[in-house]
Amino acid sequence: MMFDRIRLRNFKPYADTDLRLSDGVTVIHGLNGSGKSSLLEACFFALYGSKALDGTLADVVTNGAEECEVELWFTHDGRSYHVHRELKRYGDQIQTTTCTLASDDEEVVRDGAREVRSFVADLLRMDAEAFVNCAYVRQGEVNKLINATPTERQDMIDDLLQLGKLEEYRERAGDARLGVEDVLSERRGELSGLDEQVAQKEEKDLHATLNSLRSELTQLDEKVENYEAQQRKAETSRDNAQEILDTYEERRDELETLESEIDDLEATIREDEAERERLGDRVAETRDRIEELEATLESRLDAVEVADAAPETLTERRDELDDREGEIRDSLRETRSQADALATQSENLAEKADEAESRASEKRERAGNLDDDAEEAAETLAEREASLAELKTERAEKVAAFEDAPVDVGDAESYRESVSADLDEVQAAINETTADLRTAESRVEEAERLLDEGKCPECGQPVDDSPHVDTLDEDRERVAELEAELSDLRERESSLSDDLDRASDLVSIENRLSQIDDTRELVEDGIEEKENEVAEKRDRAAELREEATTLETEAEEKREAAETQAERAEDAREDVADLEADLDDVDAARERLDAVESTREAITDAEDDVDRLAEKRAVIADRNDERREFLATKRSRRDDLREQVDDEEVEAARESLSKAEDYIERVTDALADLRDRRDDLTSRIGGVENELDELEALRDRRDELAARVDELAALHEETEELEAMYGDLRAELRRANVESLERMLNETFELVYGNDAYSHIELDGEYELTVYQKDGEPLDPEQLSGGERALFNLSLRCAIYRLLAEGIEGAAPTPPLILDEPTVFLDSGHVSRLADLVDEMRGFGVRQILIVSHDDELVGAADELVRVEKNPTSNRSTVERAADPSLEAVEAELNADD
Ligand SMILES: Nc1ncnc2c1ncn2[C@@H]1O[C@H](COP(=O)(O)OP(=O)(O)OP(=O)(O)O)[C@@H](O)[C@H]1O
Ligand SMILES: [Zn+2]
Repeated sequence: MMFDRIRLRNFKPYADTDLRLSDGVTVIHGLNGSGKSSLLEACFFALYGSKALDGTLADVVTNGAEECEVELWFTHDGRSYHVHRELKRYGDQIQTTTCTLASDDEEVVRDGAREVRSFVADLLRMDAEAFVNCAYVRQGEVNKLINATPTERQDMIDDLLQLGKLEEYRERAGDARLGVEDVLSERRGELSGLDEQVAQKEEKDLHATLNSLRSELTQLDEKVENYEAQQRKAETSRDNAQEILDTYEERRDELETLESEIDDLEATIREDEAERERLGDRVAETRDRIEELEATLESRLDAVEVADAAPETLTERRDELDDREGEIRDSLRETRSQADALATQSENLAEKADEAESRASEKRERAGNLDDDAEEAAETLAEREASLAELKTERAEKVAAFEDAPVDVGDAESYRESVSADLDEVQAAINETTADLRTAESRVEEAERLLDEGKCPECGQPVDDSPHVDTLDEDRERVAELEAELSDLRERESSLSDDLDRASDLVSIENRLSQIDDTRELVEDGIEEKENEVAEKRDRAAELREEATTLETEAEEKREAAETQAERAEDAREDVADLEADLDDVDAARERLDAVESTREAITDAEDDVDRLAEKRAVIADRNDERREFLATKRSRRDDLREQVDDEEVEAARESLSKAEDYIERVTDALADLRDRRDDLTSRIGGVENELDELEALRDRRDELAARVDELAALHEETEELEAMYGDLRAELRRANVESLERMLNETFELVYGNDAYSHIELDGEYELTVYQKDGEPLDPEQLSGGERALFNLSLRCAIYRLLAEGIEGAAPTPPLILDEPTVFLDSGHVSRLADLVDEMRGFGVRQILIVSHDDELVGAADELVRVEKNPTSNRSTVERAADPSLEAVEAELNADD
């Protein structure tokens, strides 16, 4: 078996670690507290769960983490397995949430802590305890096997080698033996009881007793026979006497019966005669009634139209009546529906007349409304005609204003514009002329002032000889010219201004005229419209009136028709009443017929009564005749019997009867006595016979039981042998184991210690360990030094491991050999021996050895090196596989030299 891979999450100091393991020697090294032991514990925990822990589940979950996961992959006997465990914290409790084991090929699947654990224990053939005793040498447990008592040691080793099974079988055989013993002693007790019972019964001489009892019985039987013969005789004579008496009694009884029967018959005959007479009376009465009924029938027949009261005649008459009724009902149905139809027609016609009338009056009303509308329109028309006349007058007036005007209607506006333009021109000329005049006047004034001062008006020089004075006159002339021109212009302005006023007036008249023309056109249109409206309304009103008249005529006609149909309906109703009366007549006829029929039936019934009564009377008469004959017979029998009775014979019989009875009584008593004695004897004989049977049965049972006891004794012997055999087998196996173990222990110890002081180790049958010194002195292993003890222990364990690996058939389950700090107590020389031991163990077929150690030499011997480190800040451990173990070893050596 071999671990292939371990993966941890939050397991003790490991946060997340995945480590592959290979075969050969793997050395795990690292500083103290880095997590080496925890790694091995994890493998152990993966296999066995909580059973692998010293503490609780809480110890394995990393402090402060909520869950923890461990996975282990391992190979055994060519098959790969994977174990998966998950733990989760719930409050202050840790629980396993997953625990599964599965093989790669999925042939094996286990779920649940117990199933996984028991599967692993079966596979490795060791439970957790056996595992630490054999494969897993835990840190500090070096002395465990040395300190154990021999018994504990024996238990451990027996358990590992499965010798416990033999002890179990031996115990089972012992239990079986004890069971057989119990049954055997019980059966033996029973057997001796039976022997005693048989002896007791044989002591009584049962056969002799039986013989004497049987001869006594024969004598008694003879006596009984004799008595019985006598008794039979007496009984015969008693029976004879009794018979005579009985016959006498019988005759007396018969006589009495006959006499009372005769009395009864006579009485019955009398009663029946009376009944016959009563019946005769009733016949006479019924005949009277028939006569009365016939008279009634006669009278009723007269009322019905039939010849006689025969049933056929009555039925015929009834059929006639039925036919008649059928006819009447047919006409009645027809006439009724006719009446209904006529009434409905009349109603419909009346309705139609009403409708026509109301439509006529509606039309008349609408004609009235139209008249009113036409009147209103005519008024509006008159108003419009008046305003048209007014407009015409005004227009004539306005046109007259143009008669003496300089322009015609339509040219007023252009005229006014030309006048206004002329006026503007004149006014401009006035302004120009006025300005020229002002200039000329001021020049005249300036020249006059300069002249007054004696200066030239032209250049301001003294004028004496100035040529410029001549222009003054010219200027004065110019002023006069301009004044005249201005006055002309003013005159022209005033005339033009008058013209402009006149033109404005003409323009306003012209505007009014065009307004009037527009209005007149509108009014003329309105007049035409109204004229049309008036005409239309009046036409429509006339039409409506005409229609109303037509409707009224129609209504009149309908009303007349309705009246006619109502009268016809009334006639039909009268016919219906007549027909109903006819039906009543038919019913009455039928009732009369019923009366005739019932009378006829009553007569028939009465006649039947008469017949029946007569018959009854005849029957009674016949019966009485029979009775009378019967009576005669009985009377003659009575007379015979009276003669037969013989009183003397009866007396003799009485005497003989009493004698016989007396004798019988006495002999019966004697016989009863004898019979009692006989019964007693018979039961005594039976008792003896029973006892003889019992004796026989007892003998049979005793023989059977003796045979069973023999069988049980043989069985007991066998179980004893079996028990002894298992004990011997175990002792033998243990002896062989102890021998092998002792040999291997010596070999191993020699290999790892090789000290001159010790000669050999002895392991005796009781698993007592003794070390012998060279001088032959024995030494308790506890007296060895610490290092020696460690070596001794390792040797013992390796020896056990070897024994296990070699001593079991089939696939040796040899789990990896796990050594945790095996070198603590060892000096360097012994460490190298340990390395040799490790080598040797591989030679014995251990595929995988895991060692935790700091020792350089062991590190050097490793096939694989795993370094465990703990990060001082995070406190989390990590693992790392060295690439090349030999190099690592050199490195380690170099570090050690520093
Ligand atoms: N539940 C836990 N959570 C976190 N850390 C833990 C837990 N249990 C133990 N540890 C830490 O793991 C370390 C113990 O590891 P381990 O015993 O495997 O070390 P080691 O390498 O075998 O040491 P040594 O060389 O001394 O034997 C300790 O430092 C301890 O603090
Ligand atoms: Zn001048």
